[in-house]
Amino acid sequence: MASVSQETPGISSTSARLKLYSFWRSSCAWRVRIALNLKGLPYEYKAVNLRQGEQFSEEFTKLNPIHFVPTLVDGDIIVADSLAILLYLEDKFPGHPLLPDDLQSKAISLQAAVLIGSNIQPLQNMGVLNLIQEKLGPKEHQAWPKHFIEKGFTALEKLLKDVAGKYSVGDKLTLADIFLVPQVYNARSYNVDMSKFPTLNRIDQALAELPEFQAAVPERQPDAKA
Ligand SMILES: N[C@@H](CCC(=O)N[C@@H](CS)C(=O)NCC(=O)O)C(=O)O
Repeated sequence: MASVSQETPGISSTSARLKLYSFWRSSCAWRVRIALNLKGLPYEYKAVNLRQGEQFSEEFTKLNPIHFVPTLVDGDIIVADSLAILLYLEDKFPGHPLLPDDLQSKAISLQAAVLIGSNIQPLQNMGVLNLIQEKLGPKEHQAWPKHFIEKGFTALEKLLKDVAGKYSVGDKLTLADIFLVPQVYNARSYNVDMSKFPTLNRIDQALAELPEFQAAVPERQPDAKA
């Protein structure tokens, strides 16, 4: 597993104590990269090449026995799963909050994040798609994720259309935005027609303007195209 220090604009990475186990193309690790950038936290990027099976190595299995990225190491504390990591970062580094104070907005932000994290992404995870390809063939490998992304986005569009402002929930960035951007990228890669989801499409475009989101995109990671 290769290791590289990630600069956050204006902050030196030489003092980084956070280590993020990531893969450039992982939408779940991408969520954490955005949050680290928004909170201005430098971190060491530990590349885990999922295509070469490095998630099954002995070293990584000790950190996360279910063999998924992302995993965050903060000194003696190991946190696996993107939502758990984001909530950990929120508690430990409350500056630049990722959840609104208002209870209703907070509930909607969490609902949107969980809709993507539990009801879309797991159904199009690499391990699931590899198994589908093996059992059902390459056609289903494309059709399956598209079906579940469209189903999830139909619900998400309804959830956000009346509460969105500049971003998913009002005008402040929340967990909903952090989960949305990587999932829209995946949707495009499966040829989902985003014009069917105008609110999601518009928010995604607004978020693409932000440097903290730009720095987190797969193509800009040290292990890109690995
Ligand atoms: N619920 C977990 C899911 C993690 C997950 O599915 N990670 C994917 C990449 S996005 C992975 O490591 N896949 C490797 C595999 O399927 O072997 C999270 O949000 O962190």
